[in-house]
Amino acid sequence: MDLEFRNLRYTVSSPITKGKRRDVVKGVDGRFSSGQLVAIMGPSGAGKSSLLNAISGYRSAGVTGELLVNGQQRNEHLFQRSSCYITQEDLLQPLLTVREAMDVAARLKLPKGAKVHSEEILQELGLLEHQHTKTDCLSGGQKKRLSIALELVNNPPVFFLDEPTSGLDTVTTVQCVRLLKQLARQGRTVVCTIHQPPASLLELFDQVYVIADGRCIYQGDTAAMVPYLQSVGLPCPRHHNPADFIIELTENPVNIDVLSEEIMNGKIYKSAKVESTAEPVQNNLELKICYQVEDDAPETEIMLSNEKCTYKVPTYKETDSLSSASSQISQVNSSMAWMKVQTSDTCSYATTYCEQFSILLCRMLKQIFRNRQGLWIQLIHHIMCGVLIGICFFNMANDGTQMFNHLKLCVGLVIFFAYTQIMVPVLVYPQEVKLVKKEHFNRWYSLTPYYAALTVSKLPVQVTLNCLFCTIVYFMTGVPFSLSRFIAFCLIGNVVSLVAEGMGLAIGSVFNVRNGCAIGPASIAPFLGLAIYGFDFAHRIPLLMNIVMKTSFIRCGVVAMVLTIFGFGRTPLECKDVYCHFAKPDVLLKYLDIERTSVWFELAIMISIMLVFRSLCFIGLKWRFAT
Ligand SMILES: Nc1ncnc2c1ncn2[C@@H]1O[C@H](COP(=O)(O)OP(=O)(O)OP(=O)(O)O)[C@@H](O)[C@H]1O
Repeated sequence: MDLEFRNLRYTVSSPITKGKRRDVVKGVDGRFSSGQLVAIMGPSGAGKSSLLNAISGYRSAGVTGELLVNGQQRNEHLFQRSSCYITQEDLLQPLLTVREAMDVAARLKLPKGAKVHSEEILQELGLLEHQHTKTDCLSGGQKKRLSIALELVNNPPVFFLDEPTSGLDTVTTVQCVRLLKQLARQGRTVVCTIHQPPASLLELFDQVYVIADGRCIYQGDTAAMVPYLQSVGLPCPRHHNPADFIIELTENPVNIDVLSEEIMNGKIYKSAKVESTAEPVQNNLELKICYQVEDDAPETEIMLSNEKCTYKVPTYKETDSLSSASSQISQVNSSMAWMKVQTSDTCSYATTYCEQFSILLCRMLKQIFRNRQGLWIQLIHHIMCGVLIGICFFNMANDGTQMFNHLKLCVGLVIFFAYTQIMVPVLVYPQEVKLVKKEHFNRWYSLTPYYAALTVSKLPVQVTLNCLFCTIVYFMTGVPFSLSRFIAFCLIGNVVSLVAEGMGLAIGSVFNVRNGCAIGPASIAPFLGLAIYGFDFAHRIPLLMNIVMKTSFIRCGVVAMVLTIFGFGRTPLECKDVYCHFAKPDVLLKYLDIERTSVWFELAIMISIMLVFRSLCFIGLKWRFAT
């Protein structure tokens, strides 16, 4: 697939600049051909990742310009099925082995009955011997290769990689780039951003696209870069790495202007053979380069058609670049013949929504149950808190003199469920969103089955732990046993925890909260405030305020708790004093002004609030993925 972009612009506006818009990529042109390994280079902050995101479609908000595939306007959905994007961060599903991750990818990305080549891919990428290793135990290079392997499962013809070599040592970097070259040689278009590669690495790329200050300052064959710089009067010194040199040139804004004008912001392609231009350009050097490769000569002399250069650049034989430096990555002529590049002519997913749901649910459950440490911590947390609350209010539930302690217990229980469940998604979910965005963008699955699986997968552990906590508290505090009361007690605990979790997910899906510790309690605080104010029933409150207070799920939870403990035909409490005003449960309910509501009504309000939060989370994810 040949990719082309014209007048591509990426504009951002940030709240810091008070909504002022800024062009990060400034109307650049360019084209990347199939079978080529392309490097997008440039100084830090030049706009490399922004350009890659815009070309790949990974970012669409603020992007304008024409994007073409094989000379035709591209259909974004179809293009996404034919391309894949590998992020700079190694986003892999934790707690799965390499083989399991491959199997999940194959089940999601290939239609039923299609031949799966997981083993061959792992073999080719040198991961077969690590197939039973968990993904979080892999080295940086292995993680990068696994990220590529997962996308190779359905063999897309276009690969986008954001800084695939970042964090890798020299040897692993070379291995990684050789692998990419191997993929390109099979007919794929492989485009990656790279940060100032050494000369030996630069030579492995077929094409280079250099960007500085959002503008294209060079586009063309790698071998044509040095002559191009020479042609504009900026000769690369002898023995100087051309990649370093061109980036050093960008320190001077005048050089950026000169180079960008010369290359017409990407309209011109500098070829090592014959130069071609999208639009005819006058006064442009016609570059023709011929190599004189000598076995023993470390350098190549470059000849221009209209002048002879005197400087030399190091030579790397084409065959060398694909050969054996790595024992882990096999030869280009090896068994990868089966890996025919596939194009997709359908926008739909490879599997049905039902299949996606069941595959994702299995994956999530497996990850939850493998997280032994997390499960133990949660179990101990629930038992410890249950026992501590039980000790504080031990056998108090039937004491008619302890009205305020009864209310404290109810508020305490609801706060426990709320805080326990809101913190985890606020802190952890933003990281998962990045991974899901990558998988969703690469058309592994749709958002709906993912979200359904996410909701269902958490239930077994959450419900079990909540019920365990409720049982401990219920029996230690001495609430008189009745099956319906006990069921309602557990139900309220679970619903409050689901509302809080929904709230945490909604926050985590929209914001990449760095200081999540603060935002969790902060988000609960208004609800708590409303709950406390809502209990000042001594005087009647206006209708509007009453409605606002009803939106406090903590208040609903506390009311439902009180109604459960003191309702369900509760007999009068014991009175050890001369007179106990609140010994009769009805008096307490009347005093709190909650005798006209019911547990089921409060539960219904909480379920509605939960649905609102969960819908917000879904909309938040959709919005994040669409931009
Ligand atoms: N969403 C955004 N909001 C505000 N500024 C942005 C946004 N995205 C990118 N930028 C800015 O655009 C510029 C280019 O960013 P980009 O990440 O593309 O650079 P880069 O060339 O990939 O840098 P590096 O090599 O350091 O990763 C930077 O100045 C960055 O701050």
